[in-house]
Formats: sequence, structure tokens, C-alpha cells
Amino acid sequence: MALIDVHGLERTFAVRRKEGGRRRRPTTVRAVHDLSFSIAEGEMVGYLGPNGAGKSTTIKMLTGILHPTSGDLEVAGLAPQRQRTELARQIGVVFGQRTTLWWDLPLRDSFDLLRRIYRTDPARHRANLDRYVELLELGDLLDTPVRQLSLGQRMRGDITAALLHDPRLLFLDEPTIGLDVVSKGRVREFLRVLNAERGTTLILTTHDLADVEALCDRVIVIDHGTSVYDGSLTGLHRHGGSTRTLVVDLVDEAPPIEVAGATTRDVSGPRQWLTFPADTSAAPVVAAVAATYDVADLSIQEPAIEDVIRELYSHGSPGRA
Ligand SMILES: Nc1ncnc2c1ncn2[C@@H]1O[C@H](COP(=O)(O)OP(=O)(O)OP(=O)(O)O)[C@@H](O)[C@H]1O
Repeated sequence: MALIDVHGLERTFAVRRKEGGRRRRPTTVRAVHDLSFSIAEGEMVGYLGPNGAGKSTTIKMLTGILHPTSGDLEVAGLAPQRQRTELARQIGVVFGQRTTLWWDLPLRDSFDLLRRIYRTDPARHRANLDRYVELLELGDLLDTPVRQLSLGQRMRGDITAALLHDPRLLFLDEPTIGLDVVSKGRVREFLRVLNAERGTTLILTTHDLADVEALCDRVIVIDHGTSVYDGSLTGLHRHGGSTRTLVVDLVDEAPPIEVAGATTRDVSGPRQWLTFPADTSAAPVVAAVAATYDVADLSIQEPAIEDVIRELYSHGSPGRA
């Protein structure tokens, strides 16, 4: 059974734009248009699109903050616009850019306030808190005021806060933005464990393709308010013909590297940039380079989501895969 069902969803905004001097004429912005999809319990879905595509507007409608102009919408068997309080018990929301914790309170007190707000059973709260504190390594930080936490620590606190009432569905908006590589990895690993252990459904909005790669079996791409692709990330890469880049630092300068499966695009001193199709594994290319050349360092650059989507259009026929 679907946990989220969206059919023919529309949302418009009336805006007044300045036109030559002081005259303002009302116009209508169509933020979401004829949007339909359904998400089953336990899925991990990337909800992607360029700036202004309508992602936030969709999420606000799914969480009951905004009312649709028209169309059908059901989340966890509830109508978000009419049953917002009941829905709040079923969902959790994490924003990378702002915290839902109390700035001056120790983490522990924020968590306790949330228990009262959600009226979570104390034993269940305790069990959840113990589990998440262990998984997210928050034990030493529980008595620290939120304002003294690093971004990565605060994010782990925010994720815990969103989960203490056992939501079936977790919305994550840029959950790894600004985090270092280690913290990003920790957040991603935690979300994988959460999904495997509890079957929590994850809807992830991000501009970081590595988040999607690590977590999402399925991506929905929206543009101009409507779904333009719904399928696997590999399928998205294949449609768009997008590439990843292997950055190779050689011990010494050398002519352009020649290995099967990759093309050398640029050389600058001992550093070379090789591209290969994003829907194939990097392992054979890395192995071939390492077997033939003296390598000091290697790293892989993912394509930007915006580039993947742009490519999707330039190759035409976005759709399902
Ligand atoms: N309250 C509002 N009033 C008027 N227009 C709005 C409002 N909210 C969103 N819009 C417009 O609706 C469109 C979709 O915006 P939305 O914030 O949903 O996009 P987004 O995909 O979340 O973008 P981003 O990645 O930049 O956050 C944009 O053209 C935006 O300007």
C-alpha cells in the first residue's frame, strides 16, 4: 500500500511583480503543476530538481503546511491539509539549513521537550533515545547547549529529535549540507541503518548527488512543478549520458593517461582529469590507472545534479526507467 499518494497536484501563488515604475500587476506563479507519484512504505526516494522547480512547495503540501490549489493528496492514509496534527505524529522533518532544537538548551532538554510535545510514551522515548544516541555517537554531547555544537553534531541532534516519536516517514532537506566528509558518511550510514532496522520511509531533497547515490534506490526529478523522471539513479545517468571525473595526482608529470573505459580530458602538471560514464563502476578505471602509473593520490568527482538534469533534457525523452 502506498504511504504517499499524489495525483494531479497543483499549487499556484498570486504574486505582484513590479512593472515599470510603481505599477504592479497581479500574476500567477504555477509552483506545482499536474504532479502525480506514489511512494510505498520503506522506500528511500531522492526528490530532485533545479532551483525553483517546486520541491519545497511539494514537501510543504505533503507535510500539511501549505494547501494544494487542486488535486489529490494522501500521506499515511491522512489528508495533510485537514489532519495536520495527526499527520505530525507520523512524520519527521530534518532541515540541513536550520535547527528545530532549542538554541540555549542542552540536547537532553530539547529531546525531553519534544517527548512532551508529541506525548511520546516515556519508555518508548527512552528506548529510542538510547538507540539513536548510540548510533549517532551523541553520548558525550547530551549536556551541551545546542549553540555550542559543531554543525555535524547539531545535525545528528536534529536527526535524533525528528525520530524520537517513531515517525513512519522522514523528510530530509539537504541533511549533509556544509558537513565534512566524515560527518556526511556518518549521517548517510545512520539513515541506511534506520531504513533497514525500522523500515522508515525517507524522502530526501538534496543537491549532493553522493547522498542520493548512497541512499536512494529511486529518484523523482521535478522541473517547472511537474515530474520529468521517475526511476533509478543509474537510469537517470544513462538517459542523460552524464560522466564522473577521476582526478589523478601522479608522482611525476606524464603524457595524457591512456586506459580503457575512460578519457583523459585535461592535464596540469602531475594532475590529470579522466572522465568515465557515471552509470559504470569507477573500480576498473582506478585499477587500470594504479596498475600502469605511479599514483600519489586519486579522487572521484560526482556530476552536479543540475548538470545531470540539464543533460537529461539535452538528450530528450526524460521519462521513466
Ligand atoms: N510563497 C510563495 N509565493 C510566491 N511564489 C512562490 C512561493 N513559494 C514558492 N514560490 C515560487 O514557486 C516556484 C517553486 O518554488 P519552490 O521553493 O517550491 O522550489 P524548489 O524546487 O524548492 O527550489 P530550491 O531548490 O531553490 O529550494 C518558484 O518559482 C518560487 O518562486
